[in-house]
Amino acid sequence: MEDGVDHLAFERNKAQFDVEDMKIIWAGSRQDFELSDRISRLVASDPAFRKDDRTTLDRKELFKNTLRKAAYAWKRINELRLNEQEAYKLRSFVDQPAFTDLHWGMFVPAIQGQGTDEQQQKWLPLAYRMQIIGCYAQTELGHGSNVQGLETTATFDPKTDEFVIHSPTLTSSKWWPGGLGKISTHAVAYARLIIGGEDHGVHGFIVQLRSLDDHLPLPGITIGDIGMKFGNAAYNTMDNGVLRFDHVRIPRNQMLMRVSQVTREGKYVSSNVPRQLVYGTMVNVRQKIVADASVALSRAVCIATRYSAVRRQFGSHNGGLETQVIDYKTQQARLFPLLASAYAFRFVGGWLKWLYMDVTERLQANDFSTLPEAHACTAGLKSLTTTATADGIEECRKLCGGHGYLCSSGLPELFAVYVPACTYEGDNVVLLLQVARHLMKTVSQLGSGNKPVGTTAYMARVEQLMQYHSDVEKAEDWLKPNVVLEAFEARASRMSVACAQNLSKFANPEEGFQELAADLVDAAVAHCQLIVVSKFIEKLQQDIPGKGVKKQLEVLCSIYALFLLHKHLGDFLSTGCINPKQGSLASEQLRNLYSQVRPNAIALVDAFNYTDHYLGSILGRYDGNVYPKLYEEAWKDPLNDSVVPDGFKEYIQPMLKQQLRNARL
Ligand SMILES: CC/C=C\C/C=C\C/C=C\C/C=C/C(=O)SCCNC(=O)CCNC(=O)[C@H](O)C(C)(C)COP(=O)(O)OP(=O)(O)OC[C@H]1O[C@@H](n2cnc3c(N)ncnc32)[C@H](O)[C@@H]1OP(=O)(O)O
Ligand SMILES: Cc1cc2nc3c(=O)[nH]c(=O)nc-3n(C[C@H](O)[C@H](O)[C@H](O)COP(=O)(O)OP(=O)(O)OC[C@H]3O[C@@H](n4cnc5c(N)ncnc54)[C@H](O)[C@@H]3O)c2cc1C
Repeated sequence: MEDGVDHLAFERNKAQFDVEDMKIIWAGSRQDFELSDRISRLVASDPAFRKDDRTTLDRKELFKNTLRKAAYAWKRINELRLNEQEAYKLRSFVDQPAFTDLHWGMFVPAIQGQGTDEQQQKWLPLAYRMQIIGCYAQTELGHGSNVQGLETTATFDPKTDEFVIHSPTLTSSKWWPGGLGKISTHAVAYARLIIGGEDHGVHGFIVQLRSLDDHLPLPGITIGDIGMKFGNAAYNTMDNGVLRFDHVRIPRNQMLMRVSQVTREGKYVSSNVPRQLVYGTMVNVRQKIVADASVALSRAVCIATRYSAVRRQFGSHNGGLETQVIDYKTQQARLFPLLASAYAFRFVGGWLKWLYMDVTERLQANDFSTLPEAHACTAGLKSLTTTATADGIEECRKLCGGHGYLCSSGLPELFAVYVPACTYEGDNVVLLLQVARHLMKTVSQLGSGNKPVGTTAYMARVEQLMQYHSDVEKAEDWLKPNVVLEAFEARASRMSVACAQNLSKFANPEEGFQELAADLVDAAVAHCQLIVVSKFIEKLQQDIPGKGVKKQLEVLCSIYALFLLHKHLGDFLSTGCINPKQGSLASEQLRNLYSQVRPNAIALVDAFNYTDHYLGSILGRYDGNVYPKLYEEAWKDPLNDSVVPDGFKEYIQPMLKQQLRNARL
C-alpha cells in the first residue's frame, strides 16, 4: 500500500470465508494459482511492461511500443525457460493485444489441427521458435460470417505442381486478420480450391507473405493495415490487415491436408473426416474466448466493487460518514449479478475446456459423434459470455459514475479492447443461429429413437417438461438447485418446441428459419443460459474445500440463476413454467442474496488475485486509495505539461482580443 493505509481493510475483515482458499477455486487448482500469481508479479514488477502511458501515445508510438513489449516478452520467456502455459500467462499479463496473440492463438493451432504430420513437422518448429510469424487470414472485405462465400481462389496448376493464390475481386481482399497488416511473415489463408475448373470449397493454405530477409511483401502480394479502430489505445496495438494476392504461387504441399488432399495428378481426395474440421481452429478459439470472458468481466467487477466501497454519496447524519455507494440496493442489484456472472463464466469456461479436450481426443480416434455438440456449445457460450461481458464492463463503468469515464479508471480501455469479441470468431447472432439449428435438429429427432445427448439431454424428458409447473411456494424454495434447474430446463425446452412447431407450418423450412430467426435466437439463449446455470450447480456438487467458500459460491450461483430469471421473466411466465407470484418470490430471494453477498463483496473480488498493474485502474486499486491517486494522475496528462496550452496564442487569444475590442467599441 503506497501510503501505508489499506482503505479497504475494514471491508476485508468482514469476509465470512477464507479468501486464500477461494483464490485456488478461482484459479482452478493450487498449481494454477501459484503459476498465475508468480507470472503476474513478474510482469507487474518489470518496468519494461508498464502500461500507464498507453492512452497518450499516438498510433505509431503505440504500435512500436507493442513490438518492443512483444520482443521483450519473448526474450524473458526464453531467458526464464518458461513452458507453454507460463509463456501464455506472461503474454496475457502483459495485457496488450499483439500479433503474437494470433501467431500462438490461431496460426499455430490451425497448423496443429489441419496440417498433416509431415506439415506439422516442417512448419511448427519454425513457428515455435518464432523464425516465422503467422496469422489467420480468413475474413475478406465482402464476407466474414459466410465462410462458404469467400472469393479468394487457390487454383491447382498440374504443370508446376503449385497452387495459384489469387484475389479476383476487391471484395475478395483479406480484411481484418490480426498481425497481418505489418508483421506476419506467413498466413494460413483460406481460399476456394479450384481443380480443373471445379470448385471444391474453402480450404486453408500456408502462404509466405513477406521476405524473411528485408520484411518486404513478396511479389504479387499487396499488404497493409486497415486503419484505426474503436477506442484510442485499445485494439490499435494490433495491426489488423488487408491483403491481396496477384497470382501468387505456392507449392502443392502448402495446402493444409489433414481433412482433404490434392494429389500430384490433381485428384481431390477427402479423408474419412467431416469437412467441418476445416473450421476447427474457430472452435478452439471460441472455447478460449469463453474462458477469457470471465477474466475480462472479473477485472471490471473488481474495479467497480472496490470503488463502490470507497465511494460515498449522500446519507450523512449529524456530520457522520456518508453512505458507501455499494450499500445502495440499486448498486447491489446491478453489481452483484455481474460478480456472480464472472464466477459462473469461470466455471463454464473450465467445463468447456474439458469438452474441447474430449472432442479433440475423440477426433484423433476418428470418433466424430460429439462434434456437433462441441460446435453448438462453443458457438453458443462464446456468444452468451462475450455479450454479457461487454455489456457488463459498460455497466461497471456506469457503476463508477463520472470517474469511470476517465481512462485512468481502466474501464474505457477494457471495454474498447473487449467489445469486438462480440463480433470476431463469429458474430454473436450468427453463432446463436447455429445453436438454434442444432436445437431444431434435436427436437426433430426426438421421436426417432435418436436420444439427445450432452447438453441437450434434458430434451429427452420433453413430455415431462411440457407438463411442468414450478412448485415454488416461498422465497427459500428458489435456493434449491433442482427447483431452479427444472424451471430453466422447462423454459428452454418449451421455447425450442414452440419454434419447432412454428417452423413446421412453413412449406420451405429454410424460409421458416429466416422468418422465425428472432425467436430461434431467444430459444438458443435460453438453452445456453441453462448450460451455464447447470455447470455452476455441477461445480457445487464437487468437493469444495476452504472455510465458508462453498457457501459463498452457493449464494453466487443462486444470484446468477435468479438474476437471469428476473431478467427474462417474460419467457418464464409466457411459457407457463412459473406464475407471477413465483416470479416475485424469486425477486424477494434475490434481494436476500444481495444482502448476504454484501459483507463478502471485497473479498470475493480479491479472490481474482489481480495485481494493480494488471487491473490498470486507479478506482480498482487494492488499497482503495483512490482520491489522492486520481488527483496525482490528472497532472500527468500531456495537456498539463504547460500551463498555457499550444494553440492558445494562435486561436484563443485573437478571439479574446477581438471580444475585448468589440466590447470597447
Ligand atoms: C482468448 C483468445 C485466444 C487466442 C486468440 C487470439 C486473439 C483473438 C482475437 C481475434 C481473433 C479473431 C479471429 C477471427 O475472427 S477468425 C474468423 C472467424 N470467423 C468466423 O467465426 C466466421 C463465422 N462463420 C462460421 O463459422 C460459419 O460460416 C457458419 C458456422 C456461420 C456457417 O457455416 P456454413 O455455411 O458452412 O455452415 P452451415 O451450412 O450453416 O452448416 C454446415 C454444417 O456444419 C456445421 N458446422 C458449422 N460450423 C462448424 C464448426 N465450426 N465445427 C463443426 N461443425 C460446424 C453446422 O452445424 C452444420 O451442421 P449440419 O446441420 O449437421 O449440417
Ligand atoms: C478486432 C477484430 C479482429 C479480427 N481478427 C480476425 C482475424 O484474425 N482473422 C480473420 O480471418 N478475421 C478476423 N476478424 C473478422 C471477424 O471474424 C468477422 O468480422 C466476423 O466473423 C463477423 O463477420 P462480418 O464482419 O462479415 O459480419 P457480417 O456477417 O457482415 O455482420 C453484419 C451484421 O449482419 C448480421 N448477419 C450476418 N449474417 C446473418 C445471418 N445469416 N442471419 C442474421 N443476421 C446476420 C450480423 O448479426 C451483423 O449484425 C476480426 C474482426 C475484428 C472486429
